[in-house]
Amino acid sequence: MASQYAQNPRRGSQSPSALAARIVGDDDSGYGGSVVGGEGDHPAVAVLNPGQATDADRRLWASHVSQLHYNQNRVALGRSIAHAADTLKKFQHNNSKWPAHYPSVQRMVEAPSLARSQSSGAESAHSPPPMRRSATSQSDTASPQQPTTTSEPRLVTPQIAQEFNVLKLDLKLGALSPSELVHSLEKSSIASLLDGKISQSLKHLSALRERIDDTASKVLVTGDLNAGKSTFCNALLRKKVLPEDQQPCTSIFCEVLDARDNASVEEFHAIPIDGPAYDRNDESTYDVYPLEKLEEIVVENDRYSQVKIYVEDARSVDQSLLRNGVVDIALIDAPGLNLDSLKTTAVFARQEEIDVVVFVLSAENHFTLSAKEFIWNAAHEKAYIFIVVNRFDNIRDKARCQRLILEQVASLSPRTHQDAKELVHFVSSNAVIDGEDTAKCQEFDKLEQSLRRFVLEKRARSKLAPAKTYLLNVLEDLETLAEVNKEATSAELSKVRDELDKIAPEFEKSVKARTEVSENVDNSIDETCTTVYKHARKTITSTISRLNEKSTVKYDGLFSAYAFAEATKKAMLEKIQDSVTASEGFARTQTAQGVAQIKSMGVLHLGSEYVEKAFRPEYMFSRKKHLLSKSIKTEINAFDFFDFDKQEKVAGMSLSLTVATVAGGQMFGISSWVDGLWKATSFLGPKTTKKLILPAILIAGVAGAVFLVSDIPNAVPRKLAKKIRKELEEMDYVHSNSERITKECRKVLGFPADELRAAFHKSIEKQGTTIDEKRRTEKESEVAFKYFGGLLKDAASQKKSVMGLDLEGPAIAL
Ligand SMILES: Nc1nc2c(ncn2[C@@H]2O[C@H](COP(=O)(O)OP(=O)(O)OP(=O)(O)O)[C@@H](O)[C@H]2O)c(=O)[nH]1
Repeated sequence: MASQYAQNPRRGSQSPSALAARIVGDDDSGYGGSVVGGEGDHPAVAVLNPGQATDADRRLWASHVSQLHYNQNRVALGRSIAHAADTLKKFQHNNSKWPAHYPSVQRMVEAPSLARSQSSGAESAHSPPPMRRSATSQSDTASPQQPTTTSEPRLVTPQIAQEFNVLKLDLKLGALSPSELVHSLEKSSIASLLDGKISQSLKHLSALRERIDDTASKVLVTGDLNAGKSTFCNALLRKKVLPEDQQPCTSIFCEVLDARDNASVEEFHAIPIDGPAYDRNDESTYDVYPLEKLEEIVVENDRYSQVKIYVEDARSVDQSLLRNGVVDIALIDAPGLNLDSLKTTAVFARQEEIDVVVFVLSAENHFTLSAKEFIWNAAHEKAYIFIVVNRFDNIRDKARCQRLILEQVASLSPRTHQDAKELVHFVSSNAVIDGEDTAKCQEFDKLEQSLRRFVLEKRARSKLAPAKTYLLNVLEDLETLAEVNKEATSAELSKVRDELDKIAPEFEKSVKARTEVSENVDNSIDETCTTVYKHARKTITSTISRLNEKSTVKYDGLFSAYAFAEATKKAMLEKIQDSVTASEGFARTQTAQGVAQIKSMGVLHLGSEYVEKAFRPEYMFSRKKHLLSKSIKTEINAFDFFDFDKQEKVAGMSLSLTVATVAGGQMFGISSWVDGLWKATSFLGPKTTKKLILPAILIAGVAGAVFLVSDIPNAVPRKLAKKIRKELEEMDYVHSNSERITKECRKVLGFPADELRAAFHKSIEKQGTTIDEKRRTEKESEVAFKYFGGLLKDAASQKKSVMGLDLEGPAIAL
């Protein structure tokens, strides 16, 4: 047997846990084989035959079954923690991309602080408000009840909002209520607050993981001053290690550990106040003393905050608490509770690594005020407390004392009272080491067995329950957030799809309208310009063709003939000028109509998006490029006063006459006289003609001259009109002016047309951008909806499997 135990490097002999591993197949996996069919002559085999099993065997067997169960739960919880952490990380990542909705509804009803408690259970209604830790009990993060506030039209019910445990945002800032604050904050700010909460939760999950993987269990022994805590610890160790005194003596926390954790050397390490964290492998973190010095250091000291005492426990593994073979246990003897130490001890008791709190009270004193306060506060975290009523030997009426103390336990910790047989013990610790009083020793043995069970078999409650509770809280929060966000994304998705259904056809319509309107505008401009051109051409041409009609210029005789010609020319040019101005006026009106038409198209299709710009028709044709007086070069000369329209007929007369006629005709314009003379020559014959010719010529000359002079008022307008017309024709005056007027119209109409096109472009671009954004939101919402749907299922299934973990373990009769 000894050779088998020698296999274990740490213990130096094979431990019962290793033995259990052989029975169950795997020490730590939680997936061991059956206990049935153990190996050969192994001591464990004896356990399989209840008839032959001793009490010690049964206890050992029970411990192993309990350990197996513990390991199964531990592994399952470890997996769940890893899974939850993974889910949280993904949620955090998702939250950074798609800020999660967070319910902003305030609690509407008063929530009982422990309403949803599962493993932590409801403590006494008489208890003062419990001290709270970072959500290791299901309801301990619920914020203090607040007055009823108005609910908001959000997607969650007030009940959901109050259900947040771990991921509850601390929004109690300033005068704003949390709901107002959620509204006043940007969605991204909420998301970043949530991000912080998730990071905290991830840290806590990792601490819980470490804690459940830690095989050590710490038992804190606390109680009233002088209740016999040190004596009780010594009794558990079966040797006097800690100083005992009638006066208060323990001034610092004394942690008793197995000497094998210190290379089997019995000594103690004193950790200086404000020194670095204790590390057994780093001597700079503590001072080493022999055990004999313990009393000196512990009783009165102002240098050390804590001591670690390494002692050998000579008892066998099934008897020793420190060396129990299953789990490393450390006993911590705390200073007696008084007003000064109460808080420190309460804080110490609430530390994560404390798995069990043993409360020692003196049977003579019952529960003092400090004891009650401690149990209300610190013990609330642990739910179960192991109560040792010490110095029971000093009590005469033991039954009465038991009854009274149990009554007090019932009101202080109902759960502990429910299991009082296991958890409340009346003993006399000072009688144990001597071992003289068998009855007292048996009583203490019973206590010790219960304590072993409590620590070893029920440590699932103390070690695993906080992890289970916290996990359930996280998963429940994730479930709530997933549900809220699934609904939110679904609503967002249908909203954005509705919007797209509305916007997309509108967009198509706008694109079509833009082409149509653009064509219409072009056509309208073309039509206006054609009308304007035609009108201008017609007006100016007709004016030019009627230039010599009805001259209003007065002819004042031969001596003012030149002035008459000048005035006539001026009047003619003015007439033409007026026709041009009239054409421009017409063009102005047409343009104004065209502009109005374009604007009405803008308003019709774009509504308020189309901004009308003022059109001022009076500014059209302001540059007088068309001033005729400057461009017409026509000068008045002598020929403008005489009209020789009939000169070809004068050419048929005698050469001289012809010459004279031509010269005179050219000079004086006497064609009608020459005409008459020609006819007379043919009638009279050549002789008579010869006699008559000279006087006739003279008469004709005089008559012609008279005629020419009298014809000046008619000849001047005719000749000038002809000359001006010719020059205007050469200048292509009609066309170029009509063109100029039309161009101006086109240019002016071009402005509103361009504006309309630009407005259309802007509007379509805006619609396009909106559609792109909506499509993006649609895609993101689809992804988010799918994600939150998955998260909801995942969180629910994780929650179900964590809830299914039975930490109590199988009931094993010992
Ligand atoms: N009669 C009797 N006396 C006890 C018992 N247990 C402890 N004592 C005595 O009570 C006194 C105080 O015991 P300690 O163990 O020092 O008490 P403590 O609670 O550790 O004291 P502090 O740590 O200083 O608060 C000592 O004189 C012990 O001998 C007991 O069961 N019966």
